[in-house]
Amino acid sequence: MNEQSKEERVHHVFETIYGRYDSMNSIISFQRHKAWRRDVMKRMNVKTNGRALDVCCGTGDWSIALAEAMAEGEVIGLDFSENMLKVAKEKTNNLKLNNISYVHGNAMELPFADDSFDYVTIGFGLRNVPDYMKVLKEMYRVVKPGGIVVCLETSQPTIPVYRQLYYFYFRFIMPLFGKIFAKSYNEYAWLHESAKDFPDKNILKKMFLEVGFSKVNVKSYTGGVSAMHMGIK
Ligand SMILES: C[S@@+](CC[C@H](N)C(=O)[O-])C[C@H]1O[C@@H](n2cnc3c(N)ncnc32)[C@H](O)[C@@H]1O
Repeated sequence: MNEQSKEERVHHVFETIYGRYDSMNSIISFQRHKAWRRDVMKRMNVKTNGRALDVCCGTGDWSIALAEAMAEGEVIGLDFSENMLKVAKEKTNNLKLNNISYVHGNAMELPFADDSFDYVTIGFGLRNVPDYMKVLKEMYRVVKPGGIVVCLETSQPTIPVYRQLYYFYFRFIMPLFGKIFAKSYNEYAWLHESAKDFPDKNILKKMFLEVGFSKVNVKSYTGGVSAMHMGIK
């Protein structure tokens, strides 16, 4: 798939599934995604007056967690799906959080100056972009020297039988859940396609180092179903 068709397909997927995205996330990850994010937040140990950018923010869960932890700071969530952003804005308004704003934009060309943020995060977004390195370089560009970039993403389990079960689940069961609960078989089949081709944690770590991050820290969750990479500029 070339860059343009991947981008168009991904855009169509999220413009379609936005209404059931949050509930489906809990169903397909058996609620684990909340614990993964909580652990990452603990490791980030953000300062309350920091400035953060959440790339591919989707329906805003990570942006909201950052804004709650940085009460005197500022958070910007960026996404290219208007519908996902609409859900994020509704949730933010309901929580009466006034330190978040949302930007409609592309992760491949972040509309921010160099060295602008203390923290730049991307949650389950990197595998969806056409060029992983380009987005990591953009994240590196906009984070301040000494700032932190964090990626939480699906990964490749290493234990053989568990790995086969995981692939079976992703390939056959998850799209079925998508069909039953969200009336979207093809859109949930995309999750399998994007996850199976995504680099494993060691390759992603090398990519972080190649971009220029130092002290790259990797943490696997739930037997390697997902992984966090954290690097410092
Ligand atoms: C799986 S969702 C993750 C949402 C959120 N970060 C979370 O953890 O729940 C992926 C998001 O990435 C967005 N996305 C994919 N490619 C993008 C791109 N090139 N630029 C901006 N957003 C993009 C999609 O619109 C979608 O909202």
